[in-house]
Amino acid sequence: MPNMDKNIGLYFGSFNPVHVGHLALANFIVENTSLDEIWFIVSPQNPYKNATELCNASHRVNMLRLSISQYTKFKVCDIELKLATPSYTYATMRELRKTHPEHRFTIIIGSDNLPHLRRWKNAEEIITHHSFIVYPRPLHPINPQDLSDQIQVFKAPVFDIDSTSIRKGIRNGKDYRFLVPQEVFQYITDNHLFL
Ligand SMILES: Nc1ncnc2c1ncn2[C@@H]1O[C@H](COP(=O)(O)OP(=O)(O)OP(=O)(O)O)[C@@H](O)[C@H]1O
Ligand SMILES: O=C(O)c1ccc[n+]([C@@H]2O[C@H](COP(=O)([O-])O)[C@@H](O)[C@H]2O)c1
Repeated sequence: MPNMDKNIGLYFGSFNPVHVGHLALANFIVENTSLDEIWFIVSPQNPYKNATELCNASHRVNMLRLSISQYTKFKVCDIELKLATPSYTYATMRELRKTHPEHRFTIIIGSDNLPHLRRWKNAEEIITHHSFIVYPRPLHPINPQDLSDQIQVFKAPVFDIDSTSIRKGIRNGKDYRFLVPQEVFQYITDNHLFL
């Protein structure tokens, strides 16, 4: 059967590890917009993040797969694991347009990323081909001058959780079980991650 064309939202991140903030936000967006699916794209190495605390990308993909297995509107995409690092979004989008010409891709970013968007490598190329959905992040008000027809705000709830605090909690022996899906908590424990 040929692939159906769909509206796909792309949610990029390190997901080191994925947490309920990422999942609840994406759930709200896919249920309340015209997107058919959201694909979580694991960046093995964000161009601007320190690599030292990153667990192996295959662990991060596994944790995402465990988190979303019951929900057909979410998919995990490991395309950046096969591309050059650091992971520049323009390169990923070129590859996705080539491998999935049938789909329309919209990029989902937090308001923390919005002021930097035009400094992403080859930003104009990305903005020419794709729309953006911007959702609010705490302490990052949206400047209307950063918006356009292609870059629109979607008012989603704010979940003030981040992977850095979860990793720190693990190192300090805290029990953080409700900040990640149960399967992820088990996976982190079984694989002794982030200690
Ligand atoms: N609680 C949250 N709600 C919504 N978006 C989030 C949340 N936490 C992170 N994000 C966004 O999700 C994307 C992927 O996040 P990433 O895995 O890099 O998350 P992080 O939790 O901020 O990680 P870290 O603390 O390791 O920097 C980023 O664009 C980030 O801004
Ligand atoms: O391509 C770029 O130049 C670029 C620069 C910074 C961030 N990004 C993308 O934005 C995603 C979220 O960034 P961050 O820093 O909030 O984790 C990251 O995973 C990359 O896919 C992309």
